[in-house]
Amino acid sequence: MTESTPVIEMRHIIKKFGDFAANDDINLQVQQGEIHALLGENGAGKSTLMNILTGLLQPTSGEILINGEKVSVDSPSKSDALGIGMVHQHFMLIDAFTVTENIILGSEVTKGLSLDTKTAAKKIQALSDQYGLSVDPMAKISDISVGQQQRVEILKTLYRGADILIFDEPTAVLTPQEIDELIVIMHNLAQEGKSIILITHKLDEIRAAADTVTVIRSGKSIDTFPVAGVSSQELADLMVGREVSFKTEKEVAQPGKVILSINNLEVQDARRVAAVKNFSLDVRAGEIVGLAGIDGNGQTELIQGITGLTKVQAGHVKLKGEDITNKKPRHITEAGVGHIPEDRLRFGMEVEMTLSENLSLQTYYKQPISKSGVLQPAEMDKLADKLVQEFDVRAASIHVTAGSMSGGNQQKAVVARELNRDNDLVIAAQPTRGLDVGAVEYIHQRLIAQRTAGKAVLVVSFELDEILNLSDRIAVINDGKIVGIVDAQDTNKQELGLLMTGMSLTEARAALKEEVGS
Ligand SMILES: Nc1ncnc2c1ncn2[C@@H]1O[C@H](COP(=O)(O)OP(=O)(O)OP(=O)(O)O)[C@@H](O)[C@H]1O
Repeated sequence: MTESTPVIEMRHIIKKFGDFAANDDINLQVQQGEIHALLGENGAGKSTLMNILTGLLQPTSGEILINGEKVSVDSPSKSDALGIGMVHQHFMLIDAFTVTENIILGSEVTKGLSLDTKTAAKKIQALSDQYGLSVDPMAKISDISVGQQQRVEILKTLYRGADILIFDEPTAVLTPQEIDELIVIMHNLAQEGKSIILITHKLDEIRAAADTVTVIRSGKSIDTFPVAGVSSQELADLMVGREVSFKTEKEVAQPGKVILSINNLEVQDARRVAAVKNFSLDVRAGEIVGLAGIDGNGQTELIQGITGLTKVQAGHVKLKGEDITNKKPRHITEAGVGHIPEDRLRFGMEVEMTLSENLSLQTYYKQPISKSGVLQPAEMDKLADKLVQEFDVRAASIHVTAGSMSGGNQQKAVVARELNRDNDLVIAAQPTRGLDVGAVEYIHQRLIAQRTAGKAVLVVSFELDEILNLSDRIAVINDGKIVGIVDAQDTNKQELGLLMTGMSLTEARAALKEEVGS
């Protein structure tokens, strides 16, 4: 192997599903110690390519070389053995176990008949020191922050000897402070000789973290170039193939009467522990209220409580004055609530059903989709054709199963269905999760159009750029309670990041003043 032999080389990768080529002659070269970003629109073929590298899918044709040697990655365990590790977007950790127990799960060291957690903990401590991944090996997962849980995921791959790490949308659930820390960790890993493939739609993060970027469009690798000196705007335009705007223009809000009124709400989580505590918030017609918070601070339970998916223990939810507390989800939908759920696969769609069927999920029992109780497939397809066109949902046809669509296009389909109904209130939870910048721009425009049309909009998001771009007012949730409500134009990412950790507004403003002063 010469110095310039890539650690990974994927040559002429083609992956077909039926007649459709999800990867259509992709070439990718990653050097040792490099952070290499993969950039591409929703459905461009990034996940397919990584599924091939991690042995989950077999290519129709093409070659993979690791350190110059041709290999066949015919299973995930083979990929593991070749030193390829995946840091998943959704953590796969067991809450009740310690950091060490989670890391050694599946690759246990035994001493006699018992697990040798002491030796493992030592090794984990050494890895954590070497790469700057500070986390207590003996802490329980349920007691550590989201950012620390991600470090455990990284340590898991290092413990198994990975030299090539794939990060799939790693910053989706992190605070701005944690994102900065993760970028430092990635640089440490690269400096110590690890190679990183970074999949993200966040262009600023590519610029902060990556050395090189490969752009994929419609299954083809169209360019690879160094990141230095390239602007986010250039990256966006190149990826989408047109000019993209990051900031959605909106008129000054003219809030009307209260549409959603939440009073002293209490909702428990699945373990019957109060997750939403004494929570009160109003959302008016013609305004967008953003709810910012770190994942797991009661947002999920709050939305489930409002939309009738979970029973509320105390307090009230009113829609235009009607008490809808603990009413059935169908009743709440009919009363005028649109819901873009955070977990599209659990609450947003039926993966076995077709795209067309999914687009009628909330209206299939009504005219014109049903006539005298009989489903009208032609009407269903007519609606699907309209929405697919309008929201640029990309799939081979409206009759493919939703499960076979790319994550971003599934999301666009759910958003299309929910915004197409005539609602008074739209609850949008992580509405642009996994979407490319072009699609984000479009969804933001559509949410703002809802506001212009006089609807109330509640946006729940981990993305502070999104919250700041969309909202008129921002409420911050921590440990199930509101820690502050601020006007969007009077705040910024850093301040929101501090509030999200539980600081009061006064404390956060004092801390930021001190930072500027020092
Ligand atoms: N099992 C499958 N059967 C049929 N089509 C598939 C299958 N898996 C993926 N595809 C199609 O391949 C294309 C590429 O999907 P892929 O998930 O690789 O895109 P992506 O770039 O990762 O997108 P995103 O940014 O939305 O996650 C999509 O059009 C998708 O519908």
